[in-house]
Amino acid sequence: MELGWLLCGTAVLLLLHVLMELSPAVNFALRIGFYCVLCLVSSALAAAACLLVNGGRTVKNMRIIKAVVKTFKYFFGLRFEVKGLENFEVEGPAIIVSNHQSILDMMGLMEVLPDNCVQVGKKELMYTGTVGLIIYLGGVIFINRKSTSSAKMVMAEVAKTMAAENLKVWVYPEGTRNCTGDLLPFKKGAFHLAVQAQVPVIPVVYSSFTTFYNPKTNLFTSGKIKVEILPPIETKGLTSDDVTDLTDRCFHTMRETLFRLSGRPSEAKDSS
Ligand SMILES: CCCCCC/C=C\CCCCCCCCCC(=O)SCCNC(=O)CCNC(=O)[C@H](O)C(C)(C)COP(=O)(O)OP(=O)(O)OC[C@H]1O[C@@H](n2cnc3c(N)ncnc32)[C@H](O)[C@@H]1OP(=O)(O)O
Ligand SMILES: CCCCCCCC/C=C\CCCCCCCC(=O)OC[C@@H](O)COP(=O)(O)O
Repeated sequence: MELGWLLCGTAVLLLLHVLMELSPAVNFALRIGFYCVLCLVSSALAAAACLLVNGGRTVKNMRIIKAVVKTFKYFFGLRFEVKGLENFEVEGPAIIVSNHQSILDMMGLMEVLPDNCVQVGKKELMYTGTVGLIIYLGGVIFINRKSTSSAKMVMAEVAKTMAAENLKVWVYPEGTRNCTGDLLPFKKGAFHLAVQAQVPVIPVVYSSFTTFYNPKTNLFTSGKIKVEILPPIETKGLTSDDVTDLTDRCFHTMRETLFRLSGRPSEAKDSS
């Protein structure tokens, strides 16, 4: 009986292995599927820990989430090479902006996340089962991207509470995932927020995933991700008139860094 189960299990594993070798599509789907299951299961366990330790929705839960998510890279053979962590050591609150390539970014985010830092996320994430629950418990700020006025109102409220709660806020200024190896034009919400709260902007850049991850070609292998935390950009004394300029400066610095980290230095020059 037991031998039967063992043989069955081995046969299933062998079949999966053969399918993965034969078909990149199956390989890709299985790896992404595994990532999603890992997120859902770990979120359920982490949510229980968060509720027991901290009792409800608080940024303190980010420490628990970070500890769990930092182990995920070993399942996928991903390595992070991080530079500039000292740039997070600013006094008081700050806005952190970074490029957003994939749902896999949560691993890179947690690899470097400073204390007392929450992210801005689309409200649809609340409805992703246990993942939605853990994101809620971590204190993520939800915005409705379909309504500019309500998103702006939420951001204005955040500008007020950041100082009181000594919060850092992590925003993906591209506003959506983009895995092309380049940046999308930046939305201005993060920069309005920084100017309204008069806090520095700290850019964080992750090298392009395209050498090991590409959903269009079903590529998902192991790989190395370079991360660079750039020096803070001060906003003291800036007004809403300076937001476009601040956004542009940040965009160009991050684009140059992205190309350098991804081994495409020459293309930084044709940035417009
Ligand atoms: C334990 C295991 C767990 C495992 C899994 C979980 C792992 C980790 C869990 C924790 C981590 C969770 C992290 C979740 C991350 C989620 C990431 C996302 O969801 S990204 C998508 C959402 N984020 C964003 O969209 C942010 C960037 N967007 C913006 O900043 C936008 O500007 C906006 C959303 C505020 C508004 O967008 P939109 O409606 O498109 O309007 P715009 O064109 O950008 O702006 C119109 C004009 O308004 C001006 N503006 C914008 N903001 C403001 C403001 N705050 N104040 C004043 N004015 C503002 C803007 O300048 C435009 O005017 P213009 O004249 O054209 O300049
Ligand atoms: C009961 C409902 C069950 C739903 C199951 C959903 C399964 C989801 C499980 C795991 C996914 C892990 C995702 C981790 C969080 C990822 C955050 C993220 O990267 O969001 C994307 C968002 O920034 C931009 O969205 P778009 O690119 O504009 O789109």
